[in-house]
Amino acid sequence: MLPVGCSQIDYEAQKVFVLGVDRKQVESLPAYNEQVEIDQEYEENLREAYLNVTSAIDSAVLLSESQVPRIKQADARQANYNYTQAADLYELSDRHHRVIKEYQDRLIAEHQTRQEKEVIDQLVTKNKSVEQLVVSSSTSSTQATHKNKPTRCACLIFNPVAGQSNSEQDLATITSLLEPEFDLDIRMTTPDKDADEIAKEAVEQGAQIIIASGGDGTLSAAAEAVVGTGIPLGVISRGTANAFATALGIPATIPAACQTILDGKTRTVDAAYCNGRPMVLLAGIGFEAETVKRADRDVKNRFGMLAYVLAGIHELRNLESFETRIETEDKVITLNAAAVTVANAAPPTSVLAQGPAELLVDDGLLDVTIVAPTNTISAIAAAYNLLQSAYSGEVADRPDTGFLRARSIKISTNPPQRVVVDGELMGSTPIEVECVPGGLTIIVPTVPEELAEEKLDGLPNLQIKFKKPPVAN
Ligand SMILES: Nc1ncnc2c1ncn2[C@@H]1O[C@H](COP(=O)(O)OP(=O)(O)OP(=O)(O)O)[C@@H](O)[C@H]1O
Repeated sequence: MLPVGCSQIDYEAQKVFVLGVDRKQVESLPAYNEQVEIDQEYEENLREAYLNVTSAIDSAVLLSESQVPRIKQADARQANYNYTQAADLYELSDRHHRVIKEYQDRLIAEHQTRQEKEVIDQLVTKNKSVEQLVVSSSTSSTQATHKNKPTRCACLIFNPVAGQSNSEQDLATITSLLEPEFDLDIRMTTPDKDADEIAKEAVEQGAQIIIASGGDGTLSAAAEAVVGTGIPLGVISRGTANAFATALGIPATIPAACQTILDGKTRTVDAAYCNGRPMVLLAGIGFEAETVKRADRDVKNRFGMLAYVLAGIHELRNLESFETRIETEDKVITLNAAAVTVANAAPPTSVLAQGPAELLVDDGLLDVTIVAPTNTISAIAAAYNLLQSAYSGEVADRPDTGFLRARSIKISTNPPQRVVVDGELMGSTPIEVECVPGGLTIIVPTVPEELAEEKLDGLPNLQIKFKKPPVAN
C-alpha cells in the first residue's frame, strides 16, 4: 500500500510512480494482498513504516531531491491522530494528482455555489478517505482503493470516439471517481456494436445499474434499451450537443455526473415508442431531420456544437412545407407545416420542440410543436420566438407556430419526410408515437441543476461597473 502523497498517477501511461520511498521502507511494510482487511491497526503499521525510516531516497525513482515529498516525523500511534499530521503522505499535489485534485476542486466550487457547506464537509471527508491510499499494481495502476471494497456493481458503456475530448483521460477520470464505490464492468462501443446492443446484453445478464458515457447517440441508445426494465440508468455526457443530459436535468461535466451517480438518487420519467422503437427525447420531422443529416462526424469534430448551427442555417435556405395529417386520441388535424416535432423531453436548444415552453417529462403526455413559416425570414423569426419560449417559459405565440399534447400520435405527410429520433435518422414518415408513462428510471442529482445566471470570467478586457454597490450577503 502506498500513501497518495508518495505517488504520481500517470493516467495516459496507466502507471503509478512511487516517489521518495526506499528499499528499506518497502521491506518494512506490512504484507498486503486482496484479502487483507485494511483496518485502523493495519493503517497505523503502514504509517509507522513510512514515517520511521529516514534512509536515503532510492535514486531509481529518477527524481531530484526537491521533487520528493519531505516526510515529517510524527508519532504514528498518537491517540488523536489525524491525517493533517503527516500531510506529505496524504495531501494531493497539483503536479502528481492533477485529475483527482481538479475533481475535488470542482466539487468544492460547485457546492460552494449552492451554499451547501455541510455537504462539502461530508464530501471532503469522504473523498479524503478514498484518496488516502493508492495500490501500486503492474496491471491496473489507475485504481484507487478504499478500506472498503466496492459495494455496488454497474455496467459502464463507454463510446471511445464521442465528443472532442481525450477519451482515455475521460475514462481514467470516470474510473478513478466511480471505482471506489462501484465494481465497474466496462464495455466499449465499436463501429459494429453500439450502446443499444451492449445495454440489451447487460439487461439480459442482470445488470443492477447501467451507466452510459458518450454523446447523445450513445446515451439515447442505452436509455432506449433500458426502457420498461426498471434498471436505473446513470448518464455521463461527453458529446457535442449534450441534449440528452440537459433535457433530463443531469450535469454535463464528468465529475458532477459521476457524483450524481455516486449519490444514486433515481427518478422515473416518461419514455415513448416511435414506430415500435424506444424514444426518450424527441422525433423530428422535416427541418430537424435535415439538420441532423448535415451535421456529420467530420464536421462535428471540427466545429462541435457549431456544426448543428451551420447545418441549420443551410437548411433554413431550403425550407419547404409539406401537407401534414396529425391524429391523436381525440382529433385529426390537417395543415401545411415545415417542421413537426413530437417531444417527450427536450433541451432548450431543441428549438423546434419548444411550442409549449415547458416540457413535462413525467406527465404521461407527448408535446407536438408545429412550425409553418412561409418564407426564410419568418422561419428565422419563428425559431427565435421558440428559443425565447424555452428560456422565458411563455408559450410560442406566433400565428405560424402551434402545439398540442397527446398520449398517442400518428403523423403522415405528403410528400414523405425524413424522421430523426433522439438525434439519429430513422427512415421517413408516416410515424406513430406512443407515450410510456414512467418507462425510464434515471439517476438524477439530489439537488436539481440550477441554470447559471451569468458567466463573464475570462472574457478579454473584461470590466464590470456596478451601477449600485453590490449587496453584501
Ligand atoms: N469505437 C468506435 N469507433 C467508431 N465509431 C463508434 C465507436 N463506438 C461508437 N461509434 C459510433 O459513434 C456514434 C455515436 O456517437 P455519440 O453520439 O456517442 O457521440 P457524438 O457523435 O460525438 O455525440 P453527439 O451526438 O453529441 O455529437 C454511433 O454512430 C456509433 O456507431
